[in-house]
Amino acid sequence: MTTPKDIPPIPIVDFGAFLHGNEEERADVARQIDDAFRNTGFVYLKNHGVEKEVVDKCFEWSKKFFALPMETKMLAPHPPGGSHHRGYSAPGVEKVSQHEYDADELKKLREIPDFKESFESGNPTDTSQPNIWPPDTSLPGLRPFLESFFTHCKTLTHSILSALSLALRVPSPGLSPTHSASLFQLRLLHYPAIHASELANNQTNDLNDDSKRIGRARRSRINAHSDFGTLTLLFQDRVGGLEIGAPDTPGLFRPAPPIEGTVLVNVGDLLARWSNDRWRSTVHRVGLPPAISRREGMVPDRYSIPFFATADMETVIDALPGCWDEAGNPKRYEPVTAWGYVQMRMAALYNS
Ligand SMILES: O=C(O)CCC(=O)C(=O)O
Ligand SMILES: [Fe+2]
Repeated sequence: MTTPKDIPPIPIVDFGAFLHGNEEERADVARQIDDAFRNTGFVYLKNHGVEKEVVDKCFEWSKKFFALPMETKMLAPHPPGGSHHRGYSAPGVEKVSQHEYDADELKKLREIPDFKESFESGNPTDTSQPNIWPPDTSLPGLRPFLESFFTHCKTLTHSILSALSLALRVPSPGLSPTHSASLFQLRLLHYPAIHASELANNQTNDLNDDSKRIGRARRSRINAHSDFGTLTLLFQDRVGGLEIGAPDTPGLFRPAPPIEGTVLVNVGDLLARWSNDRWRSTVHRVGLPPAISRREGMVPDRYSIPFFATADMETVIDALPGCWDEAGNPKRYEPVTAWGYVQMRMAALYNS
């Protein structure tokens, strides 16, 4: 029987060797990321160039923001529907879903709400989805900090895209020009403290049966889902509870614990498709941290900071070079624009 131990571990790659290394070192890092994306779809990057102090500061801002009274947070409300993905969402509003577009199925999924609140911001200069900020007086300094953190994440994303372009030998200028950042999204996430008995258990691997995992618990932190863009960067605090699915055994998960000084990077559905499934978009979820047993009482607050990247809306997603050939590995998907694809996924996220 497959057990969580059989799921390949997520490798830790020294990205400093790509950012500052010679040609050979850069090629080696690109190969390691390629391997990780082929095996698990996830990689930890250390020496990624976003200073620890900056990441710590972002967590501090996040804590300050979520500690504001609900009425203040609601001064920057996420608009209803999924087309303007900015601003504050109170606990219970968003429900992630895994390839689930059927209205009845979505309704069922929403009966066990994710217990989290979030604040989304995007490219400060983007006019298609303008940012929604609380008034400056509510939390002076939040906006300039998050705008600068967005830039750090954007820069790192472009460096990773360069590494991926190198791995696949995508002709110059590579993948970067398809990611002008208008659809990038910086998310602050807060999972409030909750009694362990109320939280869906991550520690049982109930094959194909989320209802057993959830048991009598009424809450999940974030249910199993895959990300729908190209790349996600994830900074997590020390609490833990994130798990990634086994590539070939649905329902089987292993922990993706926080590792000091690293950023966790994963492939989203659009990139998996673009790579003709060379790279995996792996399901992941957040529940009870491994160190906490159900009887133990309270599970502490958890904060995480994902940054979602996707390709510009007009980009045609057609199998990348190095990911297909006429002989044994034909293209598996019809070309689609990034915009068409994102719209389909966003519509499933919100009640509209
Ligand atoms: O909070 C986490 O660690 C994961 C968040 C996540 O997977 C998401 O927002 O898509
Ligand atoms: Fe995710």
